Amino acid sequence: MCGALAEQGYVIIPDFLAEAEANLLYQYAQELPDHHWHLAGIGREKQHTVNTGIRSDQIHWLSEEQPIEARWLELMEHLRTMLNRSLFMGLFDYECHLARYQPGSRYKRHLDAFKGRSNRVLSTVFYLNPNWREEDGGELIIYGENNQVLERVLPTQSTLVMFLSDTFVHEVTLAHRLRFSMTGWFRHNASLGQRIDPPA
Ligand SMILES: O=C(O)CCC(=O)C(=O)O
Ligand SMILES: [Fe+2]
Repeated sequence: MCGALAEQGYVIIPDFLAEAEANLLYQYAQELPDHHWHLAGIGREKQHTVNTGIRSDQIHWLSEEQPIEARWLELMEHLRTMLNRSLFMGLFDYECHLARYQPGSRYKRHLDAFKGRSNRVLSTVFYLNPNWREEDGGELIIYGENNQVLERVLPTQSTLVMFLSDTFVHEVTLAHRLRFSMTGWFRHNASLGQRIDPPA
């Protein structure tokens, strides 16, 4: 995993969690009541706007207070120290949200961080739906430097994708089936001028 990250800047790990663990998260996401979800926006603070033409998923930020959410955050904390030890990435903390794509939702091409304007370093995406098929859409496409398609990832349960946040343009194609993912970012401890960067 570390080798691929160091060499390519991204890695795709199938079966990151045991089935029972992944199912627990899937069930949790499915049963989370509507009032816990809100329309995702783009940009932060004053730049924060909801633009459903670009992204039409709904999100729920994870917190330490909820045991199932806390478990995931704890696991990512282990991953953070492991990455720091192996790759000297200097990752300081982690923020993560659940994302729910209703049929007909997508997230157009974007970067998760712009060089020098965000402290997001490494993006993580973990998928929850079992038995995802190609005809269900909702693929993650990762683009290379020359806009070539590097990877098309089916959002199949327990697949974890990690990529450098300011390097890889990516998109989520139109989902035809209710699609759940957990998207997070390992961050550097940098407050950028007046702009601090807490979870939205
Ligand atoms: O759900 C995915 O596959 C990726 C989501 C994404 O790119 C994001 O939330 O920034
Ligand atoms: Fe993204």
